[in-house]
Amino acid sequence: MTDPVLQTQGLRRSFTQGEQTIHVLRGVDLLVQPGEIVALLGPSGSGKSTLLQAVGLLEGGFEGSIRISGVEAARLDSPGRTAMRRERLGFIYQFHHLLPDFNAVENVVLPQLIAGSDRQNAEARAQALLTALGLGHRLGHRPSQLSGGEQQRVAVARALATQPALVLADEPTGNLDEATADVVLAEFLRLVRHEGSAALIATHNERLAQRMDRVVRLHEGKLD
Ligand SMILES: Nc1ncnc2c1ncn2[C@@H]1O[C@H](COP(=O)(O)OP(=O)(O)OP(=O)(O)O)[C@@H](O)[C@H]1O
Repeated sequence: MTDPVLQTQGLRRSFTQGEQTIHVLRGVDLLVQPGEIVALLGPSGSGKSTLLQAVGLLEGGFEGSIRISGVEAARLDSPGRTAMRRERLGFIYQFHHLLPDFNAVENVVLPQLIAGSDRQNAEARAQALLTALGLGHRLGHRPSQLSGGEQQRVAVARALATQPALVLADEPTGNLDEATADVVLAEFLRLVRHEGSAALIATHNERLAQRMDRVVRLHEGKLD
């Protein structure tokens, strides 16, 4: 049987500031199967970003188990976590975090080079992904020369460039107007399905969440 791409068990995270301790995650159990697209819903401050940071192996300070493709994250040292992020995970944020001095293709090529692809293959894949997202006529544009929706499409292509098992997206269309958000999300979902990746997508938006395979809700530090 194939391992789930993501399994958390009893995941906990607290933040202490002065006298006050906030228990943000209070035992989160989450299972994401290969190819599954899961919406992570919850009100502002419920801990969606904290959960994504945990499973993205971006921060320490967590208790509980995080398994990515069957590998327990706590058993990995720092280079092991970096390799896991590079080889198995893709990231999309609310603000694209593209490299400003690189054009669209170069932004999508870079993670592939870091993962060991040769430049020619990386460029071909970058162009194919960007073209599939409707950006075939903007390949040489830098982020400042692209609209918000176009920048976010580049971020989608970059996240999928290394064929990750799991894409983690934090409000990926949160800074776009409603019509653009709908189009970019539809293209994102279509491409994720086509590539066969799984995705965990944090959003406030119930309507967008209903377009994913499954919805999980963070409530008082746990998933309902
Ligand atoms: N580094 C930190 N130090 C202290 N408190 C933190 C830290 N990071 C997050 N928190 C607190 O944890 C709670 C959850 O934050 P988080 O950003 O995960 O929520 P969210 O559901 O993603 O919210 P939003 O939808 O508004 O982005 C908040 O109350 C926040 O203040």
